[in-house]
Amino acid sequence: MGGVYSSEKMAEVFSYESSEVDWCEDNYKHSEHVVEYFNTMSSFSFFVISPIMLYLLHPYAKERNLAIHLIWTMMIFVGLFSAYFHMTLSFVGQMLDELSILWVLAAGYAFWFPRRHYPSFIKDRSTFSSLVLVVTVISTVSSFVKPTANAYILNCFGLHLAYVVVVEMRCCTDQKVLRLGKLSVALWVLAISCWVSDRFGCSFWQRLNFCYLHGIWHILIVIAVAYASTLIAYLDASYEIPYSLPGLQYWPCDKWAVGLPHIVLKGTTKTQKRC
Ligand SMILES: CCCCCCCC/C=C\CCCCCCCC(=O)N[C@@H](CO)[C@H](O)/C=C/CCCCCCCCCCCCC
Ligand SMILES: [Ca+2]
Ligand SMILES: [Zn+2]
Repeated sequence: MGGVYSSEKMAEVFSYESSEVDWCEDNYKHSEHVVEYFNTMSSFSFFVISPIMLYLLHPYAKERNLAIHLIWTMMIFVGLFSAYFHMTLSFVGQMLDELSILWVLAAGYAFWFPRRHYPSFIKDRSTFSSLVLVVTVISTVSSFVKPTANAYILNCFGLHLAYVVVVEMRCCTDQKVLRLGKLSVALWVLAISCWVSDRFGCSFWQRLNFCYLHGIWHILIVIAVAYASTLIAYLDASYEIPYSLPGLQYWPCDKWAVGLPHIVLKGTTKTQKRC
């Protein structure tokens, strides 16, 4: 009896619309198998941006630590779980979406969080990374206590990252770096406005017959992460591997007004550091 009950419960968490969260986009408008069509499709932007960022970050990762590739590899999974969530609006989809974001953030903090912002009792990156791991495991378990709160807590990390970028930019004089900092924050502000507006202003957007703000958030946030993560990686390279003489460029063409930022290493390998 108990076995039947628990397997029914198990199946329930996978079922369509078992999540308590429902975004503004009309359900089943374009397909009977996809609950939120535009939100699902826009999640595919992660599949476009992530491989390009893996390619663009490769020279820096090769010099610094190949494990850095974990971040954009995990972003592919964030896109996959986000598409699954919006396709089904299932509880499992929601948890996979949110927990994958939590673990990418954890990897980002572990690899890149600037040493000078560490709490005073932490002396090195490996202690900091262990602390991040412990906090992430505890947060993963506690995320099941009140799942509707998870997204707000994750957005607090976005706010913290924006704060770190602003603090770092205060004493920066390089115009290219400053521009990247401003663009990262502007894109994040635009993205978060779409997320909040979709969450709390749905009746207004329904009257305008424009319920696509959450999908637009997907596209803007992946670009914001590409910009902000390159900036943070650039600052990391400047402090941790200064002999590589890091610089910033845009792909596909540095002269274009739009493009994806990446790091170029004008110096050469680690061996030169020893000379
Ligand atoms: C020193 C640390 C460096 C960290 C580098 C950045 C690592 C990338 C971190 C997060 C990836 C965010 C991916 C967003 C996925 C969106 C999926 C989604 O829409 N999920 C929603 C449900 O469908 C869910 O409600 C969203 C929850 C909120 C997620 C908040 C994520 C914080 C993003 C931080 C971005 C930083 C921007 C830079 C600021 C200048
Ligand atoms: Ca909906
Ligand atoms: Zn989403």
